[in-house]
Amino acid sequence: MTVTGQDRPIVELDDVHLAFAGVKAISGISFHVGRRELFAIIGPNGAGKTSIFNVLSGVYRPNQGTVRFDGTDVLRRRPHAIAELGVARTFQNIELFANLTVIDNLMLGRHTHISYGVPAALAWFGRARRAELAARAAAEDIVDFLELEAWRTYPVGLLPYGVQKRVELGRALAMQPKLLLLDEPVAGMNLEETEDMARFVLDIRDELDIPIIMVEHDMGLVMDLADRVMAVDFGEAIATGTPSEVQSHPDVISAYLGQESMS
Ligand SMILES: Nc1ncnc2c1ncn2[C@@H]1O[C@H](COP(=O)(O)OP(=O)(O)OP(=O)(O)O)[C@@H](O)[C@H]1O
Repeated sequence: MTVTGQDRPIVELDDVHLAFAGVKAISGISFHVGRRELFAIIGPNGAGKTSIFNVLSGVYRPNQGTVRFDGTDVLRRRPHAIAELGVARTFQNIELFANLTVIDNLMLGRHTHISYGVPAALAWFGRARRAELAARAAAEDIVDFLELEAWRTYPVGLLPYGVQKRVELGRALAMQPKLLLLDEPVAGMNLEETEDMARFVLDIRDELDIPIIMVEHDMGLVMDLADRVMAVDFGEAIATGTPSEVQSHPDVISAYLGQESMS
């Protein structure tokens, strides 16, 4: 059977291996993510979760294996090329321009879609201006979607932590991605901020139709949001399935013994 178009997973990793000077970060991981899926990756500290994200976004090049995004082999592509294909990412630590406003940070996220350089902008002012206006309109749509109206003209560095995380999410959305990678989206958040973020993550999947891969330590959030979960330990996938299947898997329980609670 030939798998094409909408049937094909958005992401396919097959037998990926990655080592750093003898330290095996990823040892033969394979998984796929569907086009309407919210897929979570869990595991103890140092299990290899961020390394998987770094492989998907082209920051690390695996020693072995295949990585396909939207049907395209992306193994040899550089991070900016993978971003241009439609993979957007948020980070464990906020990576925004603290002195710029919410709107300006969102417009920078849109940068991959503005197709003019400085000389072109000077030569074709009208065209550049139209691109700029379109970017601003897209940024305002994201402000509405993520309920950032109250903060839109504030420098991001002055905003509460949970709002900054939301702006970072908005900047990833500004790329109009085909896939969103969320690295610990609620780390360090209080309960209210976590609940807000959970709602936005679900809305992105359901209303914007963007599939999501999320690395997250908060098991409550993973249980509530994820369609499927892959648990990793020492660079290997030890269980993949529904959140309840994975949470009750004996290998997952023993991997977490001595680590944080699974409940
Ligand atoms: N750039 C690197 N150089 C050397 N070793 C690395 C590098 N990146 C990751 N590793 C190692 O690979 C292993 C997996 O690390 P990784 O950061 O992927 O784990 P993680 O599951 O994301 O951990 P955490 O939950 O603490 O963020 C660890 O042993 C780590 O020390």
